[in-house]
Amino acid sequence: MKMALRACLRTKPGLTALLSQLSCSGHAAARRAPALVAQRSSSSTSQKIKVDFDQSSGVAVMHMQSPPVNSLSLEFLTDVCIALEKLEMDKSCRGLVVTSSQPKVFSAGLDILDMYGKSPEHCAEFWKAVQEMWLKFYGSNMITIAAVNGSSPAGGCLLSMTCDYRIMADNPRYSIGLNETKLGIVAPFWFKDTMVNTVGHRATEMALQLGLLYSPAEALKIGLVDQLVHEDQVLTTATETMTKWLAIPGILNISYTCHFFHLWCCNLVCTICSCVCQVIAAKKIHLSQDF
Ligand SMILES: CCCCCCC/C=C/C(=O)SCCNC(=O)CCNC(=O)[C@H](O)C(C)(C)COP(=O)(O)OP(=O)(O)OC[C@H]1O[C@@H](n2cnc3c(N)ncnc32)[C@H](O)[C@@H]1OP(=O)(O)O
Repeated sequence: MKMALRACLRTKPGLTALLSQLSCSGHAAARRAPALVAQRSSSSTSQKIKVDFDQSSGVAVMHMQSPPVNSLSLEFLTDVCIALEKLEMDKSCRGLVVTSSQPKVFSAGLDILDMYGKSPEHCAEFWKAVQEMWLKFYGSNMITIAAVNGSSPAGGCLLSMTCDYRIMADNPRYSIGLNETKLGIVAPFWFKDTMVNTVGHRATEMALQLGLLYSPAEALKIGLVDQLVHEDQVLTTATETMTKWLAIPGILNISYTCHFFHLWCCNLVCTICSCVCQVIAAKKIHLSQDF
């Protein structure tokens, strides 16, 4: 699916325009950008993101370092998007590993404090930044691997699902999943679609209806993560796995992209139809209540 979006962003200007309406590159560009120096190995740091780029392998590691739990605030999301934009522009960077510098937590998901009691303008900007992060990761030309070295609820799980491959620490105290329902929030349709593309319809239905958080073993069983390793080995396994992915010529990825792009279009049409049906149904209920 990620590859489908990647192809669509490359080849379909119309759709790119449509998607970019969801995005907000403007606000990201306006902020300070962590510098990536063109040398054999470089490291760049913003307040909340550290990027180590090894030019000889073409692999960058993005360390999320926003204490205490890497919650996705507007500021943090903006830093992530800027770092990603810079890596994307550097054609020598072919692979990206995302991981956490915080103990026990990959990301706690959207920053609840950034959603509560804020102005409508702030909420709009925040929400655009969430969408931009999703678009940038899902549409990335790089191979992306999530090194999930801690718990990853809600938006944290979404972030990991936008990557091509997920490796999680095999620690039963950690959990991952879209638990929005348990918080009284309906997961947006594109959260749902991302999960459907990862684990299929039935598993997603169960996960969302019940707001399930999975242990690493359960997550592996339903395909929410691809591999479990000992906590100490999450990052090294991720970089080793990256080598295998980068050995595949890019052109083959593009060919799979075409199949997945078709699926993605079908999904989008279904979603639009379902929205129209919901509006019609809501209007009917409203009218019937008038009588
Ligand atoms: C504008 C429209 C919005 C629509 C939204 C639709 C989709 C929503 C998606 C979301 O992502 S909503 C966020 C859902 N996130 C969660 O449910 C996670 C809640 N957190 C946890 O489960 C745990 O904190 C943890 C991540 C498993 C870590 O546990 P740990 O025991 O290590 O730490 P804690 O003591 O619980 O927390 C430390 C510290 O961090 C604060 N915090 C935790 N999560 C968040 C968060 N999501 N946003 C902001 N702050 C968070 C927590 O309150 C503690 O703060 P202090 O008490 O130390 O000040």
